This record gives sequence, C-alpha cells and structure tokens, in this order.
Amino acid sequence: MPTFTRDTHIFRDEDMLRDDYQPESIMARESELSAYKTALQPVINGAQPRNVFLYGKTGVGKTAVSRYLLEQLQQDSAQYDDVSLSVFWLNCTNLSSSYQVAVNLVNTLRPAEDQISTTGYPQQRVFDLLYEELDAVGGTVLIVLDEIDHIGTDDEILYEIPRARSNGYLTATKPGVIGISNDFGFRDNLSPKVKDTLCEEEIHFSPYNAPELEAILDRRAEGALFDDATESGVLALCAAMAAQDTGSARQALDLLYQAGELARAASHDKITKDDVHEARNKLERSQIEHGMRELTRHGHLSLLAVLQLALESGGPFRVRDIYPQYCTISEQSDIDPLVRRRMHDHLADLAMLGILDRRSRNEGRSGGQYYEYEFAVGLDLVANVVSDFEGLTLPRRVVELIQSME
Ligand SMILES: Nc1ncnc2c1ncn2[C@@H]1O[C@H](COP(=O)(O)OP(=O)(O)OP(=O)(O)O)[C@@H](O)[C@H]1O
Repeated sequence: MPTFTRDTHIFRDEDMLRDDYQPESIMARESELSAYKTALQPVINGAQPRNVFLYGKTGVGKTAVSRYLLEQLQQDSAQYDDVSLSVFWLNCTNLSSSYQVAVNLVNTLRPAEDQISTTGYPQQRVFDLLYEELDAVGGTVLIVLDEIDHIGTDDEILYEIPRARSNGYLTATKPGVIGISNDFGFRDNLSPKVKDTLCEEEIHFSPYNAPELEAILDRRAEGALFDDATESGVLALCAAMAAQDTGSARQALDLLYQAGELARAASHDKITKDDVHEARNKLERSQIEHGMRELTRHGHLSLLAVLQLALESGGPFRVRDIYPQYCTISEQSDIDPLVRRRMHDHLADLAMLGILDRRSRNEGRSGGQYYEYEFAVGLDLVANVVSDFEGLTLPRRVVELIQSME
C-alpha cells in the first residue's frame, strides 16, 4: 500500500478553492460588471481610456472582477486592427510613494536584464524613464494599481500618468489607470486634483450577502469538490457565517476549504456542518495568532487592556475606558505607557487585523465623533491564544478572569 494515494472523496480540484484561482465566471456582481464595462468601452472604440477607481472591503471581488473583465477586453479588442491593448498589473503593497511606484512600473515595463535601481534617481528622472517606456509600448496601455492606498499621501503619480498624454509626455500611447483599494479613507484623503483625475469612474463593491456567497460557493464547489462531498446545508452555513462576519467571498471560500481539509484528515467522505464550525474556530485562532505576531509590545498591552475589560463587563468600550486600563497594565509590566493617541493607533491596528471591531459613533447633536471597540472574534479564543503566547506575561487579574471562564 503506498503512503500517498489520490483523493477519491471531498476534493476533486482543491486549487479551485485557493485565493489565486481565477474563476471562469463572476457571480452576483451584475451592476458592478455593467458599470466597469461602460467605463472600459472607450478602449474598444480606440479612444482615450477612462481612469477607474474600485473600492470596497477585502474579499469582495475587486481583483477577480478586474482580471475577468480585462481578460475579456483583451480578447475582444484583438478583432480590431486599430486597437492595440496592453495591460500591466502592479501590486502596491510596500510601495509607499509615487517614486517607488514609478520605479516599479519602469521595471515592470522593462526586460529582466534592464532593470533600474530602486533608489538614487531624482523623481522627475524616474517619471521621464516611465514615459519613455510607456511610449515605447504604444496603443492603449491600462495600468492596474492594486492596493493603491499603500502609496499614502505621496500620490502625484496618480495624477501624472493619466495626464501624461495631454501634458505632451506621450505621443504613441494612450494611458489609463485602474486603481483598486480597500481603504475607504484613502479615497476621501486624495488631493482634489488626483481625485478628479483618478476617480473619473468610481465603482463601489459592497460586502456580499448570504445568498450571493452561496451562489459563489456553489459554482466553485462544482469543480473543486466531488459530487455529494458536502452534507446538506454546508455551503449555506459557510455563506451565512461569512455574510454575518465580513461579507467576503475569500472568507467563505476559506471556510469551505478548511472544513474540507478537516473532513479529509478525518478520512470522512463528506464535509459536515460540524467541520464548518471547527473550521471557523481554526481560522479565527490562526487569525488571532497571526495578528499577535504582527503586534508590537504596546499592541499586546492594548489588546490585554481590552481583553480585561471585556472579560469583566462585555463591551463595547470607548478609548477613554480602555486607556486607563492600558496604563495600569503597562505600569504593572514596568513599561512606560504611550500617550493616548498612540495607544489609539494600536487599537486601530487591532481592528485592521480583524481582532477588534471598530465603530464610529456620534455624541448627541452637539458632541463630536468617537470610536467604540469590541472583540470581533470569540473571547474564549482570544483568552486561549494570549495564554499560550510565548513571551507575553499576563497580568494576574487577567489570569484570574480567564480561569473563572473555565
Ligand atoms: N463575484 C465573484 N464570483 C466568483 N468568485 C469571486 C467573486 N468575488 C470574489 N470571488 C473570489 O473570492 C476571492 C477573493 O476575491 P478578490 O481577491 O477578488 O477580492 P478583493 O476585493 O480584490 O480583495 P482584496 O481587497 O483583499 O484584494 C477570490 O478567490 C475570488 O476569485
């Protein structure tokens, strides 16, 4: 008997449940597809492309829809001799300035043996090199900048590329920029001239509801799983859990994939609802562990402050409640507490990592805006992870509260 044999139950093609799998069809995004298609129509007419800005929370299909539609556009434009379309993708994670984006674009456009150094040029020189490369491509060039918000406020390039032709830097190429972001604040903070240029067409992707997620899962499961690989209601449960939490298709697919792995590991021939519940716990646990590893010491102390408050009295909590608790815990650990605003940054990080939920509230008619925080994941899971987390000493009160939960 060999040690490894091919799966004959559960997964027919598990790669189809992975995040980088590009679906052949897009479900539940008719109005977004239609708006996107309208925005791209000038390309097929050989006209100057419009700039498009897509925004929406993580996992709601911005990248999948873009890949799908741009692929179609490339195929359909091939039949027109007077349209020559090139599409370039750049993921802007870790690129925090226009300069860095420009250098990376130059290198995307150049062959591997002719790359430029990422430092040392004056900004205008890099822009000139970029225009040279863009003009050498010719025709219509669409540049997709994914995770564009990483560029922050140094956003000159988002104005420069779309305007390069009208400003006389390009003659052979018609450029268009497609920006993708899941940071709502980024769009609001763009300088007015960039906003006018980049956000010529804006398409908002809202979170999916449960029936939409179920349709996405259904289609994906057709290829990814063997027939009858799920107990009845399993896809609906994954969809409902993800809809209630984030509305993200990624989360729904991850739940199904993880549940399938649990069923496979137990040599079951069907994924059950219990597998889905266990999968959720496992995913949440690894999300918290991952978050904890990302955090600095003060991030951990801020987390412990919210944990203590939550174990004592539920929540949600305002920063004015959390801060004194954080100061007490810091002092007990012989660490100088940060000022309130800096500690608040750590709470915002915890929210970004999906460990806390953050809601903005208004204080009556005359009052200002404030934030409330509570755990986005199960308290028992957080307690469990922090108890096992290496190098973290829990305050005595937190230990007592955790013990009293058991
Ligand atoms: N409407 C859809 N139809 C089919 N699959 C989808 C749909 N929306 C999302 N997906 C799938 O869900 C996963 C996440 O989607 P995608 O990467 O497009 O999200 P995103 O909005 O770009 O997220 P992020 O902002 O984190 O990059 C991918 O595997 C994608 O194929």
